[in-house]
Amino acid sequence: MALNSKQTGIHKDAAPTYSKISSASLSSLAASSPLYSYRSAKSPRSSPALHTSMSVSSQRKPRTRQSDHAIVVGWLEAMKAASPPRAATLKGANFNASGQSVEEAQYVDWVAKHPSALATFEKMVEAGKGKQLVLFLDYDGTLSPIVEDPDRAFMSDAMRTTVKEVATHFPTAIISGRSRDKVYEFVQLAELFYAGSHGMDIMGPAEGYHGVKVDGTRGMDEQGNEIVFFQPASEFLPMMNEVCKALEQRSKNIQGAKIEHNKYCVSMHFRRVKEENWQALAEEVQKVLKNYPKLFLTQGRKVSVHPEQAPDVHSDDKGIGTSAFYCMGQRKGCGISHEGTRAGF
Ligand SMILES: O=P(O)(O)OC[C@H]1O[C@H](O[C@H]2O[C@H](CO)[C@@H](O)[C@H](O)[C@H]2O)[C@H](O)[C@@H](O)[C@@H]1O
Repeated sequence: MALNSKQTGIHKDAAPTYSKISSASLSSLAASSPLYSYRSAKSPRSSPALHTSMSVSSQRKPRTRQSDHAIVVGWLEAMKAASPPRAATLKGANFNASGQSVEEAQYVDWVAKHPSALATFEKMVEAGKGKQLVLFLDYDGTLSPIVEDPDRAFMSDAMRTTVKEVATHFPTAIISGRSRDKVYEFVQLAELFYAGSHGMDIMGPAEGYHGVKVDGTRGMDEQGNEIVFFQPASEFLPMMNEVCKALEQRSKNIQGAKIEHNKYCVSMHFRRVKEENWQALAEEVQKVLKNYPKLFLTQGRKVSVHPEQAPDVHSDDKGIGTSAFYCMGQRKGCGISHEGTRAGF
């Protein structure tokens, strides 16, 4: 379904098409090592998805009735599956006829379905001809390395310079599960579009950029730049504040548990929690979640869904990058998604 600007919060005036952009600028993006550098950190094989995130949800898909225990076990299994293979797992692995472990085969299959944008660069250039290209970037694990403390996931100056340069050629957006403010604090580039809280908090420069604008409320950011923002889930903020407090209370005795308030979603970080305590923590999260039927829980790389008032973001296993294309009304382009440098044609 193609979405209109009311649904997405973003619209296009007269954005440049590929023909107006030199292919040299695309090549320089490909050659730009900083954008490439954290690719492996987010692949399903090497990226531990050690957080769980709660977002506001639409009620369109009724939850299946499961016992709390079954729900918690399901989360834990999904988190473990998204974590790096451990020696113990590999030791007991089953191998197929080609001598590949099941996990290895799954990885190869995943890579085939999500080709590297750099390895298929010529195809990307070809596919982009005559089209407007919009660049969507994830933050964690793409622009910054994955680190233990989410508050210290800093972007290097080299990366900032590269993104700034790329943004002179294409409208560029950063989409993250984090709060928009936090991503902006890390990135500090006023010319970009930012979609925080998995797209529930979108902001862009008031005058637009490369003909792309955000439809929404005009305002000023903390640096005094004129901006337009679109916050379709703003009425849920009091609920998210309440949930954050409840989670803090429930997890305070579990060493290593960390809550991150991402404005319209909340992340519970498991990374520093001993694995033997994961179940206890997941049970505490489930106790809180039960009181909020409008909230939806995702693990690791899953894209969250939104309240009925919010944009109908396309959510599938291809991740945020794909959703971003839908957000732009299916004007397909070159995407560097949260899975790393992956092509979208
Ligand atoms: O959906 P995303 O934009 O990919 O955001 C997912 C989460 O990213 C951040 O957590 C991840 O990076 C942290 C810093 O490197 C790391 O400590 C954590 O284990 C990772 O899961 C962010 O802190 C979360 O709020 C996001 O939900």
